[in-house]
Amino acid sequence: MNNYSWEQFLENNNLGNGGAAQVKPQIVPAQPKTLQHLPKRPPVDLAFHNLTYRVKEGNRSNAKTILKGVSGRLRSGELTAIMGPSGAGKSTLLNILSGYKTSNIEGSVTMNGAERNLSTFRKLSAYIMQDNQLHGNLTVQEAMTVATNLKLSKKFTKVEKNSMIDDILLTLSLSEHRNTMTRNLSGGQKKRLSIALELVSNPPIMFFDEPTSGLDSSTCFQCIHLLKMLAAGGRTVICTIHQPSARLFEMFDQLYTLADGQCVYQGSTKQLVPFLSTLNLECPSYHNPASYVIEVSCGEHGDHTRKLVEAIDNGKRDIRSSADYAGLKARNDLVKVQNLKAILDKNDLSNVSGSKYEDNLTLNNGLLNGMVNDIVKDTNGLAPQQAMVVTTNEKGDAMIDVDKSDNCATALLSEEITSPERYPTSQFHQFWVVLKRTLLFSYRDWTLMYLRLFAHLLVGFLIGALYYDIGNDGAQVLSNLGFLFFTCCS
Ligand SMILES: Nc1ncnc2c1ncn2[C@@H]1O[C@H](COP(=O)(O)OP(=O)(O)OP(=O)(O)O)[C@@H](O)[C@H]1O
Repeated sequence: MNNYSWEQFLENNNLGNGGAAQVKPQIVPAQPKTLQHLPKRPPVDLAFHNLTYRVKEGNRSNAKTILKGVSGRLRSGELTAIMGPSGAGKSTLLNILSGYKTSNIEGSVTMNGAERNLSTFRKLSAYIMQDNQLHGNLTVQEAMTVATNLKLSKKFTKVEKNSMIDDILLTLSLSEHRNTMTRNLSGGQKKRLSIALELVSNPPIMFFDEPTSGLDSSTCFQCIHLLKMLAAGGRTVICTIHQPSARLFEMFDQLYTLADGQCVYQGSTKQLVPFLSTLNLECPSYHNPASYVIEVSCGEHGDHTRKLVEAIDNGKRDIRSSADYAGLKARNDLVKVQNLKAILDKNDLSNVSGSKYEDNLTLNNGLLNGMVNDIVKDTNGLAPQQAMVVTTNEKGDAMIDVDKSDNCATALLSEEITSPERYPTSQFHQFWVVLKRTLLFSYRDWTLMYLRLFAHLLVGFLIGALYYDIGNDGAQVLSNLGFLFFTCCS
């Protein structure tokens, strides 16, 4: 080993007195977490019009209406929360929108302005359930490999698939847990892995049924932050949620609130409080707006459901900015002044009470009609700024282009999405992937392995003992048959 003095070291590395000026510290910026390697997908706007869902209860003639003619619009690039009291119909709406429920439904669901094709829609969407459906005996890396092998077509090479896995795990902060068994992950990590498994096919529409249930407040925040990030990437992210904290609530872009199967608010989360205020529903300044709107929907502040449903036209209206309810506010102010004047003039008091709500509403609606976004009209065709043409490049990836012409509602989707094939891989390939996975489960689950081995040996021994030494006796044909039968069965 060389005798190497400290002075020599400084000199060699230009760190001595003379070299100090030459030292250039290099600051390497942290790489932003991105999902660059995923297959390209077109953004999808979803709209539903006059959705009614009925179920038959007990007696066949008795039908229960769960959703009562609701409309709404879910845009790409936005994180939308579906909220409402328990039993309001949130899960039902989510199941219908995600294509899980398809019968007993009236009304329509459109995708980028065109009638929804369920088979195409299923390829473009992902539904992440409340309870994480993970295989506990696989590591994170193995679960992701199985997902890429099942969900991606054969045109993706192994290297490309691995890049995708690395990309997703890095983005979802799961890289350091890639060798951990999924059963050992924490609640938040399991939720992130469920999302990671779905992200493999990069679905532009993602549904989440109560993604924050069972998570502590900090993990809830991380989870919603992740959903927000996915939405910021151009995806349409929709989730049902039970009374989020004020901090979580303001992370959502859009809110869709249901009460008794009807829409009581649709619009920006920021506009909720001022909108309610125009209807004389004042959210106390110290109160969480999310809790307040649930309380109002539950009827804790009086019965305002009808007023809200009519003001928002059961979801046909969308409160995006203060301009969308300016007319309502002006009208309410005017009515307040009129009421005050009527009292001062000591006019007939019945007029005052009569004009309180029902009369106002007709006038308000008249003003609102001209001022708020009419989503039903909008979704009949694509608005020019939202119109997209999706073409495929030579690799078959979808390329998105913005078309300013009016007539482009029939956007082209990538070959993979529009192909009549239900799955991107062949049935034989799927069988092979699932078989390998099952063998890995059996290998890892020793209790099951030992039990099976023991059971096979025991049954073999019993059958062997029962039919011992009968093979050469011609009079024992039936016993031979019985032996063959039991051997085949076991
Ligand atoms: N198949 C069905 N038969 C009878 N009633 C049903 C059926 N499906 C849903 N419901 C009823 O419809 C209503 C809405 O159910 P849904 O699960 O959509 O409510 P939710 O808003 O998601 O409630 P929670 O927040 O408690 O999960 C409930 O009253 C439920 O009992």
